[in-house]
Amino acid sequence: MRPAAFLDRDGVINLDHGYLYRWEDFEFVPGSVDALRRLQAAGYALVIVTNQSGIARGYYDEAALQALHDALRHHLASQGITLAAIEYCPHLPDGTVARYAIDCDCRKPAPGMILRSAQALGIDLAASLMFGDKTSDIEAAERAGVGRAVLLATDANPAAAKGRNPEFTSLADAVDALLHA
Ligand SMILES: O=P(O)(O)OC[C@@H](O)[C@H]1O[C@@H](OP(=O)(O)O)[C@@H](O)[C@@H](O)[C@@H]1O
Ligand SMILES: [Mg+2]
Ligand SMILES: [Zn+2]
Repeated sequence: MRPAAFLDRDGVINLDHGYLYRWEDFEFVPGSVDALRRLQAAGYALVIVTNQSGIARGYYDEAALQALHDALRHHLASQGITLAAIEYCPHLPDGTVARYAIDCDCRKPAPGMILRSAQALGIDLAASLMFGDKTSDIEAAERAGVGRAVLLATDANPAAAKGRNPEFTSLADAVDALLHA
């Protein structure tokens, strides 16, 4: 069993422009690539877990999302960084695309994406980390039994804290603190 760093995508790895689905619009949060590299070097499997309700809302389809994630994998691989998995939830209970308009077990704060990737990859959840910019990210991690969940207060989501105290303003700062603790 190995530990994972579970990573929310929008607002943590890339700037959250709102239902982003095109690689040309993808902007890394400053310092996020190096933070991924440091997590990998510390022995964490890198697992992205991302809500993608834009699919249930009809803004883009799964093929477009897969293409974006292929480009992301390729870019990170060129930097020596391997993503162990990218899990996404396309669902939204009141979505307009019928086959995705369901109450699923994977839309954060549900823990489904974390649990299924942990099962597939043999992850030690108690030794794992989660980094998210919304309280729903943190709740999903807690419900899955992730050992340490870190809320980031990003410019895009200052309200995301919603009663929780964000600990850091970026993945880079959080990784600095956790890996050097
Ligand atoms: O942060 P992750 O989970 O990687 O992805 C979030 C995105 O899917 C979108 O999630 C939406 O929330 P709703 O899904 O509409 O509640 C909004 O917050 C958008 O701004 C955001 O781009
Ligand atoms: Mg997010
Ligand atoms: Zn889902």
